Amino acid sequence: MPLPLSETELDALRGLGEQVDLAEVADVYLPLSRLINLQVATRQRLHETTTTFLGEQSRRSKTPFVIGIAGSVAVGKSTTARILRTLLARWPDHPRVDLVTTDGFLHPRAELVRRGIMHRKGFPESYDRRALLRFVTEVKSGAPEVSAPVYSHVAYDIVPGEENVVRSPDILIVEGLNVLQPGPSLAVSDLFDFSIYVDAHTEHIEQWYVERFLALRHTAFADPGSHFHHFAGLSDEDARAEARHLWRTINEPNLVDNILPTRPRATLVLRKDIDHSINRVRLRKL
Ligand SMILES: Nc1ncnc2c1ncn2[C@@H]1O[C@H](COP(=O)(O)OP(=O)(O)O)[C@@H](O)[C@H]1O
Ligand SMILES: CC(C)(COP(=O)(O)O)[C@@H](O)C(=O)NCCC(=O)O
Repeated sequence: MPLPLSETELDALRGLGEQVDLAEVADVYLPLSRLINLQVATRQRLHETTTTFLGEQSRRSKTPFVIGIAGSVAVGKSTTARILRTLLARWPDHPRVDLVTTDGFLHPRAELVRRGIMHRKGFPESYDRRALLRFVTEVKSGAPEVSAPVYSHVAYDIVPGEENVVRSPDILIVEGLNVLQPGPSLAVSDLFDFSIYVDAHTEHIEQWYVERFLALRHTAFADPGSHFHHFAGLSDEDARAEARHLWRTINEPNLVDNILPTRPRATLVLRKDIDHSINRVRLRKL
């Protein structure tokens, strides 16, 4: 299969600290996008079978195929999501692919403060899970226009008035830490047609988190409006200590207690080595 992605395009999709190259895109992401592309067509036929069985008028609106992408903070979910989105949209049938990240469904900062859970950002209870479920349900039921709120890492809060509008895509990618969590009743994971868990050793992810934190001092934290601006001037040693503290008190417990237990639920697990390269792909066939 020819690779429909150039080096320059890949550069624009690669997140801070990620190392994915065109060889990995060709080896892993391109075949994965083909498998999903085939499953989208099959799933559509399955829906049509049910519509016919029920004697309903064949609706012109399609049912979007929903993909969930889960994994720890700093594991590289957003890079995976962006590459997949681009590749899926380039198959000859040109499906329209939309991407939403679940940080838009975090409770606004004031609400997290009110509930006393500012130190639990990214934990299941820090999200408005009903709003997320409602959003994906509406997209999946063919609504012409559904909007999601938008989160800003710089403001460390939901951006008032900003929205991510999804207009009846063929494929919707939902990316976020906890998207594979089951719920007491219906959960967003029940609406996934395919799901991916981006995996790596916890110690390696900690190292990536710390390195990214050091790098962010010169990019995002340098912005005077950034919630983390006070970290911009830290020495390497102090920044490392701060990042380790954030990792050990927030992101590692969330990974161990909430995110890792959802890994067996994924259709596909991409496991990364210490250099971020994907060293194993496990696909659930059942
Ligand atoms: N404090 C921050 N300021 C600005 N950007 C950030 C900050 N933390 C994370 N990011 C960016 O947000 C995106 C999502 O990060 P994260 O939730 O850790 O998931 P992942 O690394 O798995 O994609 C990444 O592109 C990352 O570089
Ligand atoms: C915004 C996040 C909760 C991730 O959100 P997601 O889109 O994965 O739901 C996370 O990147 C985050 O900011 N965690 C807080 C702790 C920290 O700053 O490391």
